[in-house]
Amino acid sequence: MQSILESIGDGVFSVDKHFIITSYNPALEKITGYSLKEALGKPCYEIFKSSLCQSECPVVQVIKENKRIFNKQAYFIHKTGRRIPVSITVSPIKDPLGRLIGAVETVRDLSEICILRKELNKSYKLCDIISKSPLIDRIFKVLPDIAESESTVLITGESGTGKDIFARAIHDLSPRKKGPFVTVNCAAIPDTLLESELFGYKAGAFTDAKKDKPGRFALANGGTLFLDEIGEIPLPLQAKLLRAIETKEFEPLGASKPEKVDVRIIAATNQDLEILVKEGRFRQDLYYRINVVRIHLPPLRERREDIPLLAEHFIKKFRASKGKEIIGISEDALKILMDYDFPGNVRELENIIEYCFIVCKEGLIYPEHLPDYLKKDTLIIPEEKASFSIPKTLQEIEKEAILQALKRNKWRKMATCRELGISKDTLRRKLKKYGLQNMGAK
Ligand SMILES: Nc1ncnc2c1ncn2[C@@H]1O[C@H](COP(=O)(O)OP(=O)(O)OP(=O)(O)O)[C@@H](O)[C@H]1O
Repeated sequence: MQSILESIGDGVFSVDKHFIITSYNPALEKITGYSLKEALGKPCYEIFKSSLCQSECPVVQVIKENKRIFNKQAYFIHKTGRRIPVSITVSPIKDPLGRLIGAVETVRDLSEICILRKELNKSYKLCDIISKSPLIDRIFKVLPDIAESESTVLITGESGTGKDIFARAIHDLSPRKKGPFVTVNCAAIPDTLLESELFGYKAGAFTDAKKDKPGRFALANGGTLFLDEIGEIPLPLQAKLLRAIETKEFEPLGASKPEKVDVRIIAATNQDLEILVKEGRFRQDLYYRINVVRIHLPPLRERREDIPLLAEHFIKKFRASKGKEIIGISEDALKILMDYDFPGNVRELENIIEYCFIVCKEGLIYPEHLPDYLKKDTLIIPEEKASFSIPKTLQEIEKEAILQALKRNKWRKMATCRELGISKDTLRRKLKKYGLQNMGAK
């Protein structure tokens, strides 16, 4: 018996009816820091200083009730003052006549399990951003310092990678957090309206201008102005934007003098601005002015470790908003997501989970609840198959042509427009018409 007690990894000790330690194995020396010599003959509460000693001592319960206690979680205080999480099991000891003479307790050190559990449950969260990718962690580490500074920030990354929530996080972590956070999606506003949207206008500036209308620059005063899809700003307006950023002054349409403004600029783009500069479609001076601090968000396919985490996050989000008891995703369904390339990035994953909430009733999300295009690539219809398929309406053909062009151009709207030979406004209208706004592109 002695050899067994000396060789096992769990701690084992026994006490008599007065809680005096009568045996104590070597594993316990490691767990508590007290040697056999120090422990023997002492009351157990002096050596273990367990979280249970004062209120619900399991040895007292065992002696009183004469039955075993299994795997009770507690912590001991190590000789050095460290808290050691443990799981304990206590059994009564009886003499040959069946009379209770004490108790034996086995102790399992849970320190390593607790560290692993903490690691697994680590929230990987900054503001509303969820990620466990080392690539994003590098950004998390510098984001508070970037936020603290007043520098202009340029966030780059494919559509749906999270540029918007990173911009918001920078604002929320900055000294301007109590001020407004104003977004302008430069691609969503027709070119002709963008100037008045940014800088506002004065009554009488044009026929319909009945009264003054403040622009987004003025609305963002004291806060942050987020210029999303900045690559879409037409060239003539780029010069005015540059002047507003540099001088912190702007002129509303029809105004006779400039207005002062205190805004911090964050810009974002899913285009390669350097190429646009080379092609003469983006002013070099404006590019240098906004490219002071650069944050590049990698596409989801380059941080696949985020897929399960984000899927769970969106399941929680939709469970709360849609009130459906969907508790998670099955391994098979997750495997399909892990194998998919997500051209629409995190937004596409969010849309997929939202779709699953329509199809799945409750419990786990299984492969049959996922959209079909994930299981077989139905998005692109091979030409030979398409030519034998049932005749389609013109509208269906147009929708397919747009989808294919978007996919070929990695959901970049400008490139798609160029390939299809249509304007930005036309593409926007058609995406809306066919309900495709959320398919990878806004
Ligand atoms: N790391 C993340 N954690 C939690 N939610 C995320 C994360 N990244 C993106 N999202 C969510 O995904 C969706 C798309 O993100 P967002 O709008 O920020 O992308 P974007 O890069 O700005 O897209 P676009 O270029 O099309 O404007 C949003 O609902 C956002 O909240």
